Amino acid sequence: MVRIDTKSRSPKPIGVLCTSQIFRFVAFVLAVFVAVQTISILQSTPHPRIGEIGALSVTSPVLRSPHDLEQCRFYLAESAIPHGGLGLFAGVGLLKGDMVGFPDICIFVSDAPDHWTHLRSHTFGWASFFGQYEGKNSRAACEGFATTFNTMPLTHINTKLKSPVQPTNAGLERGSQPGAGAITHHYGMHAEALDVIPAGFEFTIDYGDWDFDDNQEYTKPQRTIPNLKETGWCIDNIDIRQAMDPFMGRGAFAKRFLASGTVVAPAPLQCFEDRAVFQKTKPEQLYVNYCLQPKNSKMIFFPYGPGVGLINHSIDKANVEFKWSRNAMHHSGWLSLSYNDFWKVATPGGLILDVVATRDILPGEELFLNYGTDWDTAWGKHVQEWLPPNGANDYIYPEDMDETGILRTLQEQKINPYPENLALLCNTPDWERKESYHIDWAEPEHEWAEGMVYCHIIERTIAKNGDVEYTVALDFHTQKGKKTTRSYNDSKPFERQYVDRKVPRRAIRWIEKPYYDDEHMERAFRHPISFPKDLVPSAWKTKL
Ligand SMILES: C[S@@+](CC[C@H](N)C(=O)[O-])C[C@H]1O[C@@H](n2cnc3c(N)ncnc32)[C@H](O)[C@@H]1O
Repeated sequence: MVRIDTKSRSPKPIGVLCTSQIFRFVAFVLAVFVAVQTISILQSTPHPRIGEIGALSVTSPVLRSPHDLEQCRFYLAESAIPHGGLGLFAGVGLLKGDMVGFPDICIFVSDAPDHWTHLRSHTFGWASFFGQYEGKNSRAACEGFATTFNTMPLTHINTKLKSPVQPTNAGLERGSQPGAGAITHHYGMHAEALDVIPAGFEFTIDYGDWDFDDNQEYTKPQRTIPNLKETGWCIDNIDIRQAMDPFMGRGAFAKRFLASGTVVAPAPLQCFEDRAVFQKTKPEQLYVNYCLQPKNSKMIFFPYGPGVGLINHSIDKANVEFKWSRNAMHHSGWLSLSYNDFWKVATPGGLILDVVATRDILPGEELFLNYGTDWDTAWGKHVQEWLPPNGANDYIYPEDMDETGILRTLQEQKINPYPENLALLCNTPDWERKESYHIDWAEPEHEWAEGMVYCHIIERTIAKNGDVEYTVALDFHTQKGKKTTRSYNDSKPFERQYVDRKVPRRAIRWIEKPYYDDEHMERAFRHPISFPKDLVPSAWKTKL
């Protein structure tokens, strides 16, 4: 990912405004009470906490002491790697296997042309996070931690990205919910510590393709906690859960007491000159629902701060708002540039909005932004006119399939077919096989998302130990003598040259065929969030 070359400037403190002292004292006592209660529950529970949204289960970061609820566990600040732009830092020490940050969303932009450089630089390609299954040439735009990790030589890598286990519709079913297709199903991308990471150390992941100078000595990037507190943002204020209103999907909740004026989260922006690039598909790309658009402007901005894209809309209950950041990493000077000059310098993350509490917020309260009256009107109209799509009753979400159940062979499916929208993926241990041959399955060394191939059940057998095993044909095919995979295509027969035998059920999973997911439904709701009027420079007004 391209990083922004930022010059060091004198840091400015992040604004925290005080309101009623008494109320804050009461809220503080309440927060400590909740913290102590939570810790005592955690200490009496032998297993880690499980956060559940829809069908997905992801282990939440481990909390070890009451201080963990008071202390900020993660910071965003200027990277300690020269020219690294923004970087992510540990606010407390982490152990090997601990979760870094919290599970977050990815939004898949299918059929993304290569020349969308602003999108490509901060998104993940092909085999990442199961994105390849949403369409052709999909890019995963993930907010939060995934997008902001920097890289170092392998000896200094301390963190690894982990794919979501399964997509989830967060309760928005296409047959009953107007919001189906308006939110991403890809939630749960997260990261894990590969080693002990002391407080103050910068998190780094392996980009895989980064050139390092062999002759240069690299030191592990780090900052002091006082420096992070002074110059960075705490990015540990939000919890993601099912929204209180079942119409909304997921939502963002306050993890700790947030006094009025607190910067709840930063929102670095990716800038796009023209929304039209996302309007080439029908419906328009889901990505725009997570973007901000100024009125009377074609420009559109994706805020990729951790958890920011999960803050839902409410006019009455809004308790946070966007403000331009006062942090030195925000290039405030760009806001006075002419339109053309702005586009000469604009790089992802160079402009940063802060999500700021507009009143005191108690731990556990849901956060709401006012997306603007245009959004509110459009949503109201959508709900009023909404009808379920044809065939909604025959449709089955992959997450509703039994992932342990017996699978039917191709022969059996002729009589008893599976729902049309579903396909199977197999985790093959030998993705790299050079030519067609059959192998017995073995435990793969790679991550799930990296070894999955569309597959078809040829035979079902019972092993000596009584387990059900499958013989599967993998959807590799040979083109001009070279093995390749392809997007799912029912009309082309697959080749039976690449076969895995003795495949256990756990290596096979259900997935949606490309373009069948809710986000591709023609009448799915699309509307960007309004960029707050008072924050928009006049130069951004463009002819529509
Ligand atoms: C920026 S996302 C917010 C996070 C989203 N709830 C999710 O689960 O990913 C914006 C989308 O959330 C849903 N949403 C947000 N506020 C809503 C509201 N007040 N009523 C219904 N849906 C809402 C709409 O689908 C909207 O397009």
